[in-house]
Amino acid sequence: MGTGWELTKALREQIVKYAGYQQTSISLRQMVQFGPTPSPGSVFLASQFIVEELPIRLAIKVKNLENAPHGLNKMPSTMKVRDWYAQSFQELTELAKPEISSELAEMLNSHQTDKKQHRIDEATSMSPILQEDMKTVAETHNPANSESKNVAINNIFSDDGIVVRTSSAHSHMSSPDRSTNSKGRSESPTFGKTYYTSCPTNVVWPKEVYDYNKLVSDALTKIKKRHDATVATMAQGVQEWKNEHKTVIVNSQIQTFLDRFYMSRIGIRMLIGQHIALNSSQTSPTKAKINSFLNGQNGGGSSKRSNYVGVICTDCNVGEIAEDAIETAKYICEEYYGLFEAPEIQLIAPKNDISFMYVPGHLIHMLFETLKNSLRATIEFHTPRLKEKMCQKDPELLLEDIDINDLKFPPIKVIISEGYEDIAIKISDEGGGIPRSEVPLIWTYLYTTVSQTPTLEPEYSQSSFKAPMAGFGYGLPISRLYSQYFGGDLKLISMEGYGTDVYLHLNRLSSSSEPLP
Ligand SMILES: Nc1ncnc2c1ncn2[C@@H]1O[C@H](COP(=O)(O)OP(=O)(O)OP(=O)(O)O)[C@@H](O)[C@H]1O
Repeated sequence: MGTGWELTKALREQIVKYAGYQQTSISLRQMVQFGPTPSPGSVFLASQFIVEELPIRLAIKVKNLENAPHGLNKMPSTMKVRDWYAQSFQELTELAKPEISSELAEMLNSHQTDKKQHRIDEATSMSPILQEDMKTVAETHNPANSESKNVAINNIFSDDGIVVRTSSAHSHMSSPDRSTNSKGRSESPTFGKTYYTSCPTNVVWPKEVYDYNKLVSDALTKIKKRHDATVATMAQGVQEWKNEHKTVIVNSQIQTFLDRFYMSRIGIRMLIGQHIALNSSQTSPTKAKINSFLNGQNGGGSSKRSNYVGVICTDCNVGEIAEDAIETAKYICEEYYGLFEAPEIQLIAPKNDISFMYVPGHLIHMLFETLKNSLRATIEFHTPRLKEKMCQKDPELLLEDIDINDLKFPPIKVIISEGYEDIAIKISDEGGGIPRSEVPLIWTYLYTTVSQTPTLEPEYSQSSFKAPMAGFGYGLPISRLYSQYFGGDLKLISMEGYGTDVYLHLNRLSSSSEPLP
């Protein structure tokens, strides 16, 4: 790696040990309980949780990369990515533990006992939709209901029916054997621990709380940056494998491996991103003093509420996000094809704004990727046809003299619908569709109809993996994983010779836990 860092035997042994622990999945709803200005006490407890949970996930990734199928594990880029994970594992496990004074222990304990009332207060201050969602989740996931076993409520409700506990569904809710799960993993350091604990914001927490929160946040920021280039570098690894095996299509085992790899990466990034964002929005000592003053003055008056909790928007406006994605995709398209104006994209949505709890970054990514595909298909399918038509009308006209800006492309439609369970978005184009035999291939990594895959810079390190227009064949498979991460899905239906419809389903109940491999 050129940094002198080495995966030592001792570190490897520790990684093997952690890779044997169960992971703990966390739902969107749990992540959002911190509120827009989280209590440093809550962040402190979550920091401890993260410092124990992340090494398990990182260790599993190292192990999985070491066992990547069909020699993918031997590719230089795969090994590079594995080393990044091992290094991050090391940094987190070596992070200084907080020394908790008796004063802090007492503070945290006292809030643990107040927990129930706090949660009731929080639940009652939620929007009606959120309360309704919570009720539905409670009903759907009543442990008395055997159907609930595999559904995502693990960690959502305690036996008092209020949001509390963080522990693995697959383990203690549904399995009589608490020590190992179906994957043969044993109880983790986070087993049965709480990711979210309600602590007050209107008190001044001891300095050690802020110090530890900063320590963890700084460590996570460094780790997040290290892994910015993971998707691209892993893609490079697959490319190396394809070159070595002289094949253009990845086989199903590699495909499954990559799906799991990227899905767990989304989970890790989500936890890290959320925690860093929570840290930066936690109440500062000054804010806490002001709040406590205001609360004393006006009997607990409300502070300014934002609709963000970390990276999650509790009130994510689908129409606005779609507009942003449309604008960005059109801009990229105009640059790429030298167009004054990209083909029209019509947004068809109900009059009233549709808002729900989601991660705007994920939504914009999925829409941007699918819109880019539709724009490309529309232009490439219609350009020769439209030019020919013009030449037929005017025999004097030469094909090569026709400017692309003189062509009138059929519009792309983005239709948003709102149901009780789902918010669905259909992206419809008339870009000629995809032959039926090729449809399964579009979900495979590095499948693209772009003749020249863009080359990656050796030190490529962008926070998101976005090709200028197309060419890596990652757009659809990764977008589908993003949709599935919170219980949604992405489907594509093609009419060869006419066009393609992409259906993006987003689960609005937000109750599903992360799908952990
Ligand atoms: N709306 C569409 N119409 C026609 N073909 C499509 C459409 N969407 C996707 N495809 C086909 O599926 C292939 C894979 O799409 P995907 O988004 O995964 O990768 P890409 O666009 O080639 O590259 P990138 O990863 O850079 O986005 C495309 O190359 C294209 O051939």
